[in-house]
Amino acid sequence: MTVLVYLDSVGPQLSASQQEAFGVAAGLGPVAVAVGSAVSADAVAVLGAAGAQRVYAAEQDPSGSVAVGQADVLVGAVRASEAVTVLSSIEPIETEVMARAAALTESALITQVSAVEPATEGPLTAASGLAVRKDVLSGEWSSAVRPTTATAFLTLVPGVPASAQAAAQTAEVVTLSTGGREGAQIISRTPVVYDGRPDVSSARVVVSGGRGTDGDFGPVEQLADALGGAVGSTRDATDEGWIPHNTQVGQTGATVRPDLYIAAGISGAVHHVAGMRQSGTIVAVNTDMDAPIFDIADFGIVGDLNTVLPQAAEAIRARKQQG
Ligand SMILES: Cc1cc2nc3c(=O)[nH]c(=O)nc-3n(C[C@H](O)[C@H](O)[C@H](O)COP(=O)(O)OP(=O)(O)OC[C@H]3O[C@@H](n4cnc5c(N)ncnc54)[C@H](O)[C@@H]3O)c2cc1C
Repeated sequence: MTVLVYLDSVGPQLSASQQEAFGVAAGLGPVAVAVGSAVSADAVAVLGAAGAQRVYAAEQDPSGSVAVGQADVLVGAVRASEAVTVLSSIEPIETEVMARAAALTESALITQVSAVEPATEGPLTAASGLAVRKDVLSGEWSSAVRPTTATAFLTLVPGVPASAQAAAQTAEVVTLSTGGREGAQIISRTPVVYDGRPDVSSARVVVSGGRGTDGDFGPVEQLADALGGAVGSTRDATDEGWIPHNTQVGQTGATVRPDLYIAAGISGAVHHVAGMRQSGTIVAVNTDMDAPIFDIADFGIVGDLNTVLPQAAEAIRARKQQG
């Protein structure tokens, strides 16, 4: 049965979270894509190369509306494709569209999904027959969930394992109406200036600083740049105004699963750990050898971050120069 991947828009190449959704979908069945905006020929080629057999797209960009027109496109795509499984990332706009489309089709919406597999046992009422794992409380719990409606909408956390690679296709395009409805209007847009580094939610390397930086994130940024990673932080650091809120990791910030997470000057409070404990390798730098962060670290360095981080950044730059 066709598996539908919902994307809000398509760039010159798929983002990491979009690729992950394709990887999960390919393990479940033939892949189709619903896009909440109009698509160019280049975008269709990108989607076909990733394995989409069919692309359902808005006939025009639903400018001026938030989620309503996009959800109408997604509902149209679900009906046309007869997909029983719809996947997206946990990006806010995609989650809004998935939630609205799930409500419109009276379907299950399962957010923060960390694994999806065909179910092999137990009573199943979902046409999809899926076994789903869902992160709860920023990953402190993992729940087994079985959708019980004919169609299930699942939003995937970053780093969800891909089960297959779909073969490249020449994707067929089907355009769908946005319905002409508007639930909320965008009245102005202000560009947000980012620091040029990867987004903390999807970066493969995150270097985070806490209160131990004493407000100077320079060493954290230097090491992040040497590694090509994102800068993260604790809530104490963002509350102090030392670093923007969009870098905060934890229960009330981003949930991250990078390959490498470096925690510098961070004590390891439960609210912070909830957002990063599922990282691949965790390195902690702290002056206090009894800091709780060392309990979950794979590697620990008892030392001053102002000494350790610049040394590490220098060593990495030197190694890179050697090739
Ligand atoms: C409802 C709720 C939600 C919350 N959500 C979040 C959240 O999403 N994310 C989050 O992070 N927090 C969150 N918090 C706050 C959380 O409980 C902690 O207060 C916070 O994570 C601590 O931040 P910290 O590790 O930077 O500071 P601290 O706990 O003060 O730790 C600082 C550490 O730096 C070390 N240090 C000091 N100087 C140096 C140095 N020069 N070099 C190396 N190490 C040094 C110290 O030994 C210490 O271990 C939440 C709290 C509540 C109540």
